[in-house]
Amino acid sequence: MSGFANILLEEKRRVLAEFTEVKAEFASRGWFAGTGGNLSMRIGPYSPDEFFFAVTASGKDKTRSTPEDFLFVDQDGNPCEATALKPSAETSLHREIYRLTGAGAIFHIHSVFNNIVSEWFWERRAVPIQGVELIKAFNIWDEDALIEVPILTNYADVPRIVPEITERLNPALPGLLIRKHGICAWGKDAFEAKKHLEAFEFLFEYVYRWELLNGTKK
Ligand SMILES: CSCCC(=O)C(=O)COP(=O)(O)O
Ligand SMILES: [Zn+2]
Repeated sequence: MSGFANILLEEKRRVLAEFTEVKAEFASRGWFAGTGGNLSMRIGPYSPDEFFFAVTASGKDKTRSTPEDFLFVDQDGNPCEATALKPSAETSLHREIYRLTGAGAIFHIHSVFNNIVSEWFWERRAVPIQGVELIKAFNIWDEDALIEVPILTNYADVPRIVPEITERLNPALPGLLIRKHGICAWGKDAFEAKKHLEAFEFLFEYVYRWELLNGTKK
């Protein structure tokens, strides 16, 4: 029997219910413009070689709730059950982040603020943010802490982004930006991944407004 078949139906239902709730909440914030964005939640035991996760189906209107919003895939991105649904075109990004971090949930969204700051700081390949209280949401408590959110190349061929994740992911910072595309934020479970995503989006808006006020570039 495959590892996926061993996971209780009850657990699969629980994950899908939580997933549905998070997706609706993000939709209400306008985080899925034009079908952009994708979400995933891991289920069952984890090892870097074998794990399973629920992921949003590709190309769907994510502001709607239907019985065909998610499917379960394995560590290689292959569906665990017979389905006509296609996993997100960006599943390879989720797979690599799970492999490197063992996270419990990964949320990818496009926003105007995350797109603008990723371009504004592209030459530096990172968005610097210093001394803002909400950095504590990442469990970073240093006085006047400086974080650098990595910015990756937005290759049209999505799997080409994966080696940049491998190279640039900072285990102490649960997020990565893709240039003029969006952010992937993660956490040990959906609650933490949502907290991290909200904190990043707050900080990107702060940086955007601060840069605008100052008219400077670091
Ligand atoms: C319509 S935006 C281009 C694709 C994208 O960046 C995205 O986040 C959504 O892709 P998916 O295959 O997950 O629907
Ligand atoms: Zn995207």
